[in-house]
Amino acid sequence: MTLVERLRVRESTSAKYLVDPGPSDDDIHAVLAAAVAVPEHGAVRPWRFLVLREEGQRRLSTVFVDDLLRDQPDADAAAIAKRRAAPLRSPLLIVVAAEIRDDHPKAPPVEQVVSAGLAAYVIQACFADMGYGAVWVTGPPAYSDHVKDSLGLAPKDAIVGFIHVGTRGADAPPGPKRRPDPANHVRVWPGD
Ligand SMILES: Cc1cc2nc3c(=O)[nH]c(=O)nc-3n(C[C@H](O)[C@H](O)[C@H](O)COP(=O)(O)O)c2cc1C
Repeated sequence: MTLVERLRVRESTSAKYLVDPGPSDDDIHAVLAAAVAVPEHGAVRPWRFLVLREEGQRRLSTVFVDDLLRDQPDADAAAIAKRRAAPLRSPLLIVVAAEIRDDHPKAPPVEQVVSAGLAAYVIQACFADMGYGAVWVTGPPAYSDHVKDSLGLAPKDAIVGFIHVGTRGADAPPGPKRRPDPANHVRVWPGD
């Protein structure tokens, strides 16, 4: 499959369909080597990748619940269970963050976040190319200073995504998805 075809048919696999086996250490290394080849401005290299498997996912689960209860002390049992389960839903979880330099003369923070977003997409697309399923999620924990601090990040840093990765389970919906017609998103400027 060419790169264009690979990207055209890439699609997310909901974390509930991601099962063992997850990617090997060699797979992860190869994918992250591609991720650090994304464009970035000013040699800031803002990307931070936190690789979590069982123990890391369990600890993040505890952090997620703490975070919910700080924000909503009256959260009900269902909300707590949902938040607790969130990081545990796949064999591998990669947190993609941008460690922001806010004093760079040429590369403002938004460009650093964009570059980290590119890295998140490369990670997802490369795992797809290896035959794995993956999905990029955020939600309130991505914007929580408590979660950032627990992961060794500062409040000014950005968690751009939690990338769940695993083998697509037998019950995962088969693709391909219908995609928008690119013509609806394009115009030649200035046109006629
Ligand atoms: C920055 C970002 C954050 C996202 N956060 C969530 C999320 O929290 N929950 C979710 O179900 N999908 C989230 N998505 C969407 C999924 O990753 C996915 O793209 C979407 O379900 C469409 O599926 P597709 O990738 O196959 O087109 C997010 C996507 C992006 C780019």
